Amino acid sequence: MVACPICGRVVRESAINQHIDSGCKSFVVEDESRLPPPSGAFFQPLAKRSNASNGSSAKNKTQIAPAASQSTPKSSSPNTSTPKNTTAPKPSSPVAAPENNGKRPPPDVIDDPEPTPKRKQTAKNAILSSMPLAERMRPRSLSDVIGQSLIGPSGLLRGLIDTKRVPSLILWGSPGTGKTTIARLIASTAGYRFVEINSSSSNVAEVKKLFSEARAELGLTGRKTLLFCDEIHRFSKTQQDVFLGPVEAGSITLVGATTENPSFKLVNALLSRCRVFTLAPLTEGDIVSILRRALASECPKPPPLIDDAFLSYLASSASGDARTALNLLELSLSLASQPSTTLSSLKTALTQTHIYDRAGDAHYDLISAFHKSIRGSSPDAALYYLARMLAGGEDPLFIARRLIVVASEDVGMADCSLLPLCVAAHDTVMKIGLPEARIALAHATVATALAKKSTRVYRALNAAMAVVEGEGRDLPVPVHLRNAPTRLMKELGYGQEYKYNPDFVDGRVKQEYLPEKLVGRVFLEERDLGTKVDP
Ligand SMILES: Nc1ncnc2c1ncn2[C@@H]1O[C@H](COP(=O)(O)OP(=O)(O)OP(=O)(O)O)[C@@H](O)[C@H]1O
Repeated sequence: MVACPICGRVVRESAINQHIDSGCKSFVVEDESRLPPPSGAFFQPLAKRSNASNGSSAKNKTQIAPAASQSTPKSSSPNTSTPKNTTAPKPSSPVAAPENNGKRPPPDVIDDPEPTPKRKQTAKNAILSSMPLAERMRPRSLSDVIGQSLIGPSGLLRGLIDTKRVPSLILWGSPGTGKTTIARLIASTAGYRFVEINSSSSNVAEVKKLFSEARAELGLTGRKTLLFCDEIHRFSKTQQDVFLGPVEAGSITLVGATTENPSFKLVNALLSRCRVFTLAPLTEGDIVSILRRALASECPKPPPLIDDAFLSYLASSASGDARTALNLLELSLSLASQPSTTLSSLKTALTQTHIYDRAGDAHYDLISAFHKSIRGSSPDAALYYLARMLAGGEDPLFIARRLIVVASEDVGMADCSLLPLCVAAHDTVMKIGLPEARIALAHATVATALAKKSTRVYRALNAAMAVVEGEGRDLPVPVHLRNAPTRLMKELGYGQEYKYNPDFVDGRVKQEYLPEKLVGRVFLEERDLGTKVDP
């Protein structure tokens, strides 16, 4: 099924051309929910991109959005209620479709004689109500964007948009601060064709196809294409290189969005061709304004629990991410409408469902803070981050694996019993699972945090690895240490001079073990020397 790019109604893909030829009168499908679910494909065929402009697609699709009002939903985060299925308006008098030889049409192929404005509006409303609140509230104009001065009346980027001289650029900012929204608004305000891709696939051939479509569009209609690359930092270096030519030639205007520092994640050649704009983190005040606006538009008479104090609570739980805040508000509205809901049960429910993005930065930030707290011997901080991860639905095995790493990397020789303890915690998670296994995780966390630390082993290994990657690569193993499984090898002297330690008093005997070129080299420091950095 696809949505017609002209009337917005749902049509079988095989019948879309006939539907358009019939002036949008035929082959309309009854049930909007039969549209294909959003896919993670890097690029969608042109026909599917048309769907996107009718609001039936999701974040990962390539899409053409001629105007902000027709923009498409981003995928909702896990804590969002799933979009409801909607039903397209039923035609008043179904008649047989011509291609059906006059027989009664199958239930999904219905001739719709009149796509009246009222019916179009109903279909549009149905599509809108199926979107997550965050999508419905996506700003329709630059002035609706909150907290981003660079597109404010005297903002640097605003001037470029108003004069339609938008350079290729990178928008750097935290999740849910408005990068995608701004990219779409740039396109609609400056009159660009909007095409969105993301980095979940590496299909360079398809990117190149988009470039030639953009060139053709520019040649035929004079309209520029704004190519929006979400999460551009996830593109490989080779993929990033593909953009250089078209950006330089001006055949596309690239707008890349990234949550990571572009200096580290983008190739210099691309950086030197794009301007980097940093989005401000949204303050709690900004988020409260966004929530207030959403509440006024969605629910002018909210349940009493959803008051100003509650909006501030949501804003403080959203970590500067407007999408998360709106998702939480949407969930709260539906929970608060049940008479049995109290403020405390509402907050508990939100905590349980407020799952952070396990593939995203929160996942890595929290585990990193957890590891560093243990390394810094702060059991309280380590327990706090452990609790955050558990409450957020983190995979407990992921936490257990990190504890095993900590036991060797940071505690090391200072307490060799902690490696088996952490392995046991991992085992416990495997055998018992949550919630009980969380205690084993806490046990290992506190034990590693309180333990003495030694990075002797870790440093020694790093030193050895450094040698192996340089001068020590492929050095011949001393002949006396070589294995001699065959007669020929024995004849060659392999292993002959080897002194078997148990044959000597206390196993002590003078013998070289390192390859000749490395004789005397020390990797394992005498003791833990600490770093040379001043605290
Ligand atoms: N500055 C803002 N002003 C108003 N609403 C905003 C703002 N930023 C985000 N939103 C709301 O949050 C939703 C998600 O925003 P958007 O997709 O633009 O964020 P993003 O920065 O691209 O996020 P991500 O990095 O996760 O892709 C929007 O649909 C909108 O409802």
